[in-house]
Parts: sequence; structure tokens; C-alpha cells
Amino acid sequence: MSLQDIIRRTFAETVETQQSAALILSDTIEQAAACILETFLGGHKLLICGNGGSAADAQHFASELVNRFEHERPGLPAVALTTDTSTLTSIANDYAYDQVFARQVRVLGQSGDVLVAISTSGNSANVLEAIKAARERDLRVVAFTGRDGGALAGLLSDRDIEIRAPADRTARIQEVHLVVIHVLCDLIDRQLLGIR
Ligand SMILES: O=C(CO)[C@@H](O)[C@H](O)[C@H](O)[C@H](O)COP(=O)(O)O
Ligand SMILES: [Zn+2]
Repeated sequence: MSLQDIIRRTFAETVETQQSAALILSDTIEQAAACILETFLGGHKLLICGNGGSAADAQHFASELVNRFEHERPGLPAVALTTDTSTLTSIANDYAYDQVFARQVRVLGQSGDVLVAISTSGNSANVLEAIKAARERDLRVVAFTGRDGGALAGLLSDRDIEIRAPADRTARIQEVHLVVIHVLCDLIDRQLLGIR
């Protein structure tokens, strides 16, 4: 296969994945937007975690909420648990890497908050531990996953929401996650500001 073929095939695969995500995930995305909106209107916050590209997604999502998305509005409380290198390295060094998010969830999380857990495999130990900590602290979970949902899917309760990208390749899953993040920001803004 030529390099040009690979480029075209990647775009084609992305379009196909996004189209099937639109069909499969639209109801779940609407539920997730309602859950997050209710969280903010109740005076609660989002804690967001993930590794690698999903850490970048966590920060991207938090910045669009704390700062703004496409419209002027008051900032919305969201914290990416991926950014404080002193906290992350000390927890990993003194305890274990799988505790880097869980410890922050136990300290920062309060009943009524939501943990947004992002993992393409659904098998990252530190994300799974964060979900267990969220359960202890009475936080709901909005999970972004892919493939078969991994071990993460088995940890969720009826109160939680799983947005599972219909793809197997990590890159395609991450691309769906990013579109979902932007759609959630748009839905939240529209409902908060009364835009149709
Ligand atoms: O962005 C990518 C691959 O596209 C990588 O950085 C990827 O996020 C990392 O390998 C993560 O550690 C994968 O974790 P997860 O999505 O399986 O939880
Ligand atoms: Zn990536």
C-alpha cells in the first residue's frame, strides 16, 4: 500500500467511525450532557482523568469548561487530574502509579461531583482505581471507552454513563472521544444559555 493509500484510508476509516458513532452514541451523549449540566447547576464539579492522548483530552475538556467553548458564559468547574506533576510524581513515587488519580479523587471529590474517566482500552489500572475511589466518595462516573469497554465497563453502576466509541484502533477511539467532548460542550452551552 502506498503512503497516499494510507492517508486516504485513514480519512475514510475516520469518517466511517464517526458516522457510526453518531448513530450509536447520540442518546448516550444527550444523557451525559444532562448529567453534567445537572452537576454544574447543583453547584458540583467534574474531575477528569486519562493517560497519554486521553490526558490531553482531559485537559482539553477542562479548559473548555473552566474558560469557555464557543460562547461567552461564566466558567464551569472542572479539574483535569493530569496536570500537577508534583502531585502525580509524588503519589507514583511514594505509593504506585495506579493511585495517581484515585488519591486525587478521594481528596478533591465530593458527593454530587462527576468523575469523567477516559480510557480507550478500558484497562488502565489508574483509571480503574479512580473509578473505585469515585464509588467510595459517591461520585457518578461518565466513562469514555472503546473496543469492548475493558474492565472499566464492569465497574460501572446504573447511575454511571459509558460512552463507548465503536472502534478498535486507539487513534480512531480517541478521535471519537474528542468529537464527543466538543458536542458535550456545545450541548451544555446551548442549554445553559437558552440557545437553540
Ligand atoms: O495517544 C496515544 C495513542 O494514540 C497514547 O498516548 C495512549 O493514549 C497511551 O498509550 C495510553 O496509555 C493508553 O491508555 P488507555 O487509552 O488504554 O487507557
Ligand atoms: Zn493519540
